[in-house]
Amino acid sequence: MIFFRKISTMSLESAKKVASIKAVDAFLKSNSVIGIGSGSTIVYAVERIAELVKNHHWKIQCVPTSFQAKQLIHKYDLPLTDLEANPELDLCIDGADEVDDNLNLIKGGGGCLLQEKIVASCAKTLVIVADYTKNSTYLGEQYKKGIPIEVVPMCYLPIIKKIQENFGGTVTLRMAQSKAGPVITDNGNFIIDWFVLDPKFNWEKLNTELLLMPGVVETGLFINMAFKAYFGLPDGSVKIQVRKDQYEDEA
Ligand SMILES: O=C(CO)[C@H](O)[C@H](O)COP(=O)(O)O
Repeated sequence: MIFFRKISTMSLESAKKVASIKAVDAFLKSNSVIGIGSGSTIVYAVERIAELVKNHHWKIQCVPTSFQAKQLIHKYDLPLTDLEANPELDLCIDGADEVDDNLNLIKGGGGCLLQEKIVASCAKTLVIVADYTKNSTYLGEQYKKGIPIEVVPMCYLPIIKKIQENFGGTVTLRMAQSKAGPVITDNGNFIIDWFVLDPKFNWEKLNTELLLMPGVVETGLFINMAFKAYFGLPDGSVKIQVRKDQYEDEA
């Protein structure tokens, strides 16, 4: 039993790695400013970025999307920059919790959605790297942990009530694992997770309505933002998916 569990964990990690390598090789160019996403898959992407930069003496600058991303940039000795020095990015590479068949995303499983969305919105191209468990037809098909929403701490409860009353489902305050109390984001806010994943939702409209609620800082719904997604598959190959309204030569 333990043996089988180990095999499946290994293949998930190698799926993350092959997807990351393929995406970085396809999109990384010298003299570019890159947004670095957060999560476990992005670690492999940063490893590959560092390899290419070192081998080819490329010049790049990296904008982090979280404390974790900043640490990764430091660890791999990549040049760190920010949106003040570089308000426009060439590329942002990030992971996702779920990707639908038109490259709409759920993000924020790791709690970094606000800076991730800001940095992605400043990039010409957002590329997603993920393993095969993230590749869905519709949002909520496989990801069952709800839609992450970052909120201002003082109003988390009214927001939870309003979302439940207006849209249905249940919303929970995300609690920390190794600390008493809630998860505090890199921006000093709380995360609530909304458990209604109805495939019939108009996610774009819903996202706009959520963002209009006072106290909602950002949602983990990334609608029409990603250009391409790379999914590592269990057999070691990589599935590449492009947003339907995009053309290959726009990258
Ligand atoms: O949105 C995120 C963090 O806020 C991550 O990109 C997402 O959770 C995917 O993480 P992983 O690569 O570990 O599966």
